[in-house]
Amino acid sequence: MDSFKRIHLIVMDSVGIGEAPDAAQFDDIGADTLGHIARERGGLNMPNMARLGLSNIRNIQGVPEADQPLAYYCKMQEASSGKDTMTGHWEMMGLYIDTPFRVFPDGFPDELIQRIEAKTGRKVIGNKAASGTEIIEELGEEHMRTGALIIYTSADSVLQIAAHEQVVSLNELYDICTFCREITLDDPYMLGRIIARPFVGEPGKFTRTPNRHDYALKPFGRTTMNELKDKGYDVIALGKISDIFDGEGITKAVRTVSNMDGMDKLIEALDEPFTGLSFLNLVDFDALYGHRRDAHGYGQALEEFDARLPEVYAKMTEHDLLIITADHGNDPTYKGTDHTREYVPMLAYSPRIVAEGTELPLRGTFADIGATIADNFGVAMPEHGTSFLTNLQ
Ligand SMILES: O=P(O)(O)O[C@H]1O[C@H](CO)[C@@H](O)[C@H]1O
Ligand SMILES: [Mn+2]
Ligand SMILES: [Mn+2]
Repeated sequence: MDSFKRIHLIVMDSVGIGEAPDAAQFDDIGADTLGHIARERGGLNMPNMARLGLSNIRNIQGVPEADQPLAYYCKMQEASSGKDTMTGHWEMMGLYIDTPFRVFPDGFPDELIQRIEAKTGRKVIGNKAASGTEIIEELGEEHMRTGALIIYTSADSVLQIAAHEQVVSLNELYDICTFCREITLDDPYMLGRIIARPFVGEPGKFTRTPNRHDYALKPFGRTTMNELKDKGYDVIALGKISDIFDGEGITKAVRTVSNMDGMDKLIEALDEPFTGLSFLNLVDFDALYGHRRDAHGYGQALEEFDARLPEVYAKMTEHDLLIITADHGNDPTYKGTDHTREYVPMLAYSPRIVAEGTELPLRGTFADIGATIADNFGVAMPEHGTSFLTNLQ
């Protein structure tokens, strides 16, 4: 079989498809992002994902099983010990996180907070695990009055700094985050990400702005993206992908402001005559609906995504392969406001697949995607993962 000229990888951020076998270790028994959203909405209207074979993976209420699925489909289990975005995406590109990034669910140590206060001349308030929208409601007024920085975390390895754009300028906030990044690269902190969380508005009516910026750790080793780039292939990062890999193994980065903008940017990329990988992350599912525990909004976002797929197909030829998957779960009906340890769906579609797609064996690691991409382009295989390229025939 000729190899594909272009592979388009879409990560529906947080769209899990039921508890993983090790969900108990993450206190996530019973989590089921897609299943519970469909139940809450009395069924999901996703005709295009249905045609690919979404409900052939596992029945999702309202999504009919396809008699002749267009895609090859299966579930994938995460091998790494973590359920955050970086862990999921790095694993997809062949890297495992064996020692999880450090988390500080009870707040950061005084030593770190004091260094931030000394450097910035601002007090720190918050310093606990919280939902980002709730903590600005709680502390935004005090922040506006005193200029203190709102620092918070979550079950993820993140240090997030919320500040009103008229109290702390974006430049100052970004400088503060850069400083925090520099002092937390190694033990004892080794934080996955520092995140700038600017907001605007008045007490009771605060809203976060798209000027969020993430400062990630560099991947701990080489990924399939590095191999592609070094062999002269294009690696087009759309949305948060460039942040997640800290720019490593990327030839072009395009930022997006929403899921729909992400789909627009993918469709624009499909008009470019590139050879290699386009890699899109759709973060609204996670940030606007999963963490907000908004099952209705999440369902609507899934349906809006589904409705855009025909525009993607229209630009694909037999030389294109589309892979749709996710990086972890974030069940909006589950306790708390954090990610959930789940299987993720994997659907692989190409106009080249003339007969129907079939079920692939359950993948024991997300790295099978990176291995398949490496195999297709004939670059060095990642440390982990097994290619399923020959199954796509
Ligand atoms: O509640 P908000 O601020 O959206 O934060 C969420 O977003 C972070 C990064 O994706 C997660 O760790 C979670 O804390
Ligand atoms: Mn994610
Ligand atoms: Mn998240």
